[in-house]
Amino acid sequence: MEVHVRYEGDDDPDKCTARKLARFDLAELHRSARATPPGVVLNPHAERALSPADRTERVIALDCSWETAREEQFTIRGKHRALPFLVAANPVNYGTPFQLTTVEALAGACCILGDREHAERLLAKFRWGHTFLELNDEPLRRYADCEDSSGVVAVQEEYLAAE
Ligand SMILES: C[S@@+](CC[C@H](N)C(=O)[O-])C[C@H]1O[C@@H](n2cnc3c(N)ncnc32)[C@H](O)[C@@H]1O
Repeated sequence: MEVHVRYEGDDDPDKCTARKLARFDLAELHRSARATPPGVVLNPHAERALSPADRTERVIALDCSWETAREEQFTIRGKHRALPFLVAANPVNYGTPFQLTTVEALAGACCILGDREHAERLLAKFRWGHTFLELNDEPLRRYADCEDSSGVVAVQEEYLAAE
């Protein structure tokens, strides 16, 4: 699966997970929405949850600061999907659901879309990367076993109810 990032460049470059992925040739960065090829776009504002039914050759994230990650920023072409309940493992937002770094979002998407090895390759570049898979092991496996978005939402409800 190809990994692409629409790179806004308004976040701390030293902590930017997308830049690090690009340094290791694990993602391709694009400076404008027009230059970004279409695919499955990871968008926390999207109405539909990502599910195995969205299997794709190309997954895309928007790397920007959370302050600017408003709905209207997501102008990338493609199928927009929100990730279901998953918790962040990065030191800034550890334990926070839904608010993932770019690498966590891409890795979560790879797992749900059936490519866990790809997720492991992405996360291996981060000290806390493996913790993301440990913290979310059960939900990620359950989401990956769902047929479609409504199945994923039903599983997610269980985790939300336990919050
Ligand atoms: C807002 S940026 C923040 C990036 C951060 N500066 C970094 O270095 O990783 C995170 C991106 O990951 C994706 N993402 C994060 N959480 C998500 C979610 N719950 N659903 C869908 N996409 C998500 C989106 O593409 C989002 O724009």
